[in-house]
Amino acid sequence: MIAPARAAAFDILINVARNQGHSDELLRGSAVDRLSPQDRNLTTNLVMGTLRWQLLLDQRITSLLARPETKLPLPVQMALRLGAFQLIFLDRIPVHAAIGESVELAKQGESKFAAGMVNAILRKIASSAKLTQSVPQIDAVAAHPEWLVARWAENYGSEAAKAICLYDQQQPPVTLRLVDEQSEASLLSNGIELAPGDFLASARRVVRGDVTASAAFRSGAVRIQDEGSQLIAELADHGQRILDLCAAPGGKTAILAERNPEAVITACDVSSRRLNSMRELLAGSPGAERIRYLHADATTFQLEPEYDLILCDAPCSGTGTIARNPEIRHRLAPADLKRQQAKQLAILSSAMQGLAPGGRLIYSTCSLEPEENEEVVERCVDRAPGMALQSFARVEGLPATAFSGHYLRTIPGIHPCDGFFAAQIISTRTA
Ligand SMILES: C[S@@+](CC[C@H](N)C(=O)[O-])C[C@H]1O[C@@H](n2cnc3c(N)ncnc32)[C@H](O)[C@@H]1O
Repeated sequence: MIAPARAAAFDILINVARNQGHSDELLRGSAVDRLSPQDRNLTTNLVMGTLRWQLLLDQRITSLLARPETKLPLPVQMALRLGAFQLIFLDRIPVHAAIGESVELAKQGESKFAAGMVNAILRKIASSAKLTQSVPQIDAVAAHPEWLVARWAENYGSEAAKAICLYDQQQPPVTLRLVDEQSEASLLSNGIELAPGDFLASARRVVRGDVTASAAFRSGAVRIQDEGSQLIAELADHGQRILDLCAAPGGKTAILAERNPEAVITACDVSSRRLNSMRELLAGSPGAERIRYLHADATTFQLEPEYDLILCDAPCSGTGTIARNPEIRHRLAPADLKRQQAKQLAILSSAMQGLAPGGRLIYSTCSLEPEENEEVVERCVDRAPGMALQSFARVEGLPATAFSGHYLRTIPGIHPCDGFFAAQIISTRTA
């Protein structure tokens, strides 16, 4: 017998390893939704924890293999990781459950021969010390690929690189966007405890309680959205004809619609699936009737210069969101950054064509990598006459360290949110 939470976690981890989905989306899928609240929590902890500590788990497992060079079948490898994670990091899991169920999981597929080996390795791990008490910084660093840590140290300094790694290894805060004033009272009456956001008036941190089960969340009166993501949409500020060029899943579009009650907003995305779920998600939110949806590829888009505000929240490596998407570190390779850059250059160049004289464009990513951020912006602005970079006004409550030169940059662990980058480009053309 395999407990529902372990079976669900195992399936999600296998799918993530096969590149068949992202952990956060799979954890919101119907298989997990059917579980009890306790099982949902355990599934989330197992999936996120195993992905966060995968590199160290693999080191420990490999050191115990009779032939460390042998490539194990994926179900066996995953059963070992899942078992080792529970034995090393979780306090309340009985050892016999962690080992016994991992052995059963390893028997799935064509890997029946491996049960004895999984049993033996997990028993050895169980007999050695746990790591739970305090995870030393060195382990948080070692839980990331060396090449990523090295580039963060080079770009931001070694203390910042350690702070990013530590942040990535913990469950990040659940932050809400309050859509109206009643929603806070409604959450409180549902027993949900909130604290103010770190720097935005409409942001709240969840201290206790399951927001996703509340009426306010189900009706769309509150959204879960990192404070850094909310910040980018607030920095975008005001416009009349607004283009949100890479809009799905729509968190920033929703804030633009709330804050610009007169504006018409065009929300564009290359993914019709993501655009459709965005339309459903935002259906009841303020200003939804002023959002037009456009399915288009922004790399080849021919735009007329008609928008006074453009948000270009480009697809990126996502290295600022590894705390929420722990598998990014396993999927990303150094060469991906140049590939992302090529796409970002094409998208930003198209976006700039859509800017009306005197208009403003915000380019943003959730990447910490200069190739995807300032390099893209500077190359595009340099080759576009009539475009200039402009610094942001300071945001009260946000440390001055988040602003450098023309740019805004939040760094996880240094600032209390995901890592975001933003630049503001203005059109100096006259009509
Ligand atoms: C970082 S996400 C946007 C997040 C969104 N702005 C929000 O706040 O919810 C990037 C989006 O860009 C879309 N995208 C990727 N390539 C694109 C392209 N060539 N044209 C338009 N959209 C694209 C992806 O489908 C994805 O939805």
